[in-house]
Amino acid sequence: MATSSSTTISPRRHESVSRWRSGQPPAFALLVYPITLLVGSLYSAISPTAQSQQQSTATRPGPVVPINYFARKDNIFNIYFVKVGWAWTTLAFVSLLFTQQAYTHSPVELRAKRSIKALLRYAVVTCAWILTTQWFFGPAIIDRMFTLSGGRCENISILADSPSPSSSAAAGTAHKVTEEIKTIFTAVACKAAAGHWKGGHDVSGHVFMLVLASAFLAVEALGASSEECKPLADGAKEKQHNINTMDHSAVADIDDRFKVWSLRFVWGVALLSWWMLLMTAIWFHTWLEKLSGLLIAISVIYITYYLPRTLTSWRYVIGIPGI
Ligand SMILES: CCCCCCCC/C=C\CCCCCCCC(=O)SCCNC(=O)CCNC(=O)[C@H](O)C(C)(C)COP(=O)(O)O
Ligand SMILES: Nc1ncnc2c1ncn2[C@@H]1O[C@H](COP(=O)(O)O)[C@@H](OP(=O)(O)O)[C@H]1O
Repeated sequence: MATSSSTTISPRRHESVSRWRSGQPPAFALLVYPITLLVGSLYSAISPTAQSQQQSTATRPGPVVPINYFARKDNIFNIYFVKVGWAWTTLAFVSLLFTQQAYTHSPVELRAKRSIKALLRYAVVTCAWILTTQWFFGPAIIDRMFTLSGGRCENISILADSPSPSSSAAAGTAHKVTEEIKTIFTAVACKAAAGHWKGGHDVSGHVFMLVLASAFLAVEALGASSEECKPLADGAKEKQHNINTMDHSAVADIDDRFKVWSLRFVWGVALLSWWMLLMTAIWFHTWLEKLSGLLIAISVIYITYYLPRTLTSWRYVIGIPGI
């Protein structure tokens, strides 16, 4: 027997639905990331293909030919998408700014306010990306975490190739230089010197960047295309129909096409990021290294998009997408 309680929506569910409508995904939506990492790690633990890949990496010396295309570091998506991932993220974000109603068809003051706040959010996530993976007043945060946890650059070819010192003073200097190089090296510099980045906690830069980029684009796209921005859009369309001139409807048509294609592009970048995250979860790193990459990215997303919902002073500065 159907009861009225089965058809009424609870206040919590109602709040959650209206949050989605206004372009603000609830915090539980972020669960998609730990679930993805969990599924990937489980698959790598139980799949015979992933198992044999790990065994050959551990037992055979030298480079191993990967069994799966996505287990190759030189796979086309890794080289042209992830390795230049922030450029794709920036391009996708800029396309939102130039095409979505929230930024193009609202009253001038509102448009300026929304655009500046969106740029500020971009600045926050970009700074987080730079500090974590590229430069933190020297080596990036993930490189510093690696060396602080006991990691170092081993088997550096430039040191092995250097002539053996003849005097004890030269030996002392060479030893000092070796130690300095071992401690100040970044992962990139270590690999460039054909060394092995070994021994420490190697936070996954891929997990960090892919989670940060996809969550950033998803929340920005939901906000920019939310219901709250739509009444203006519908109003603008109606006005254009009323004017009924060929020129105006042609312009509106082009606008609409850019709007749709920009959203497709943004969701495409976000989805490909999610797919590469799954591939990283299956083929690379230990689960703890993936977890630490995830935690840093989720903290940045929380500070940029969830904290402003409760902290008014922060919301005043950074805003909320689509509002
Ligand atoms: C009113 C406010 C105005 C704000 C204006 C914004 C201010 C932002 C602050 C500074 C600006 C910096 C410039 C931003 C550059 C944007 C363009 C680019 O992104 S070009 C760089 C392309 N490179 C990448 O995308 C590299 C991505 N790859 C990585 O980060 C790493 O390879 C990895 C972390 C994915 C993996 O590491 P690996 O060691 O395994 O390779
Ligand atoms: N999804 C993926 N596809 C291909 N290679 C990946 C990958 N995820 C991680 N890697 C590779 O695994 C290594 C560690 O990545 P990270 O620490 O950024 O997570 C990097 O190797 P290289 O630095 O030799 O290219 C990176 O390219």
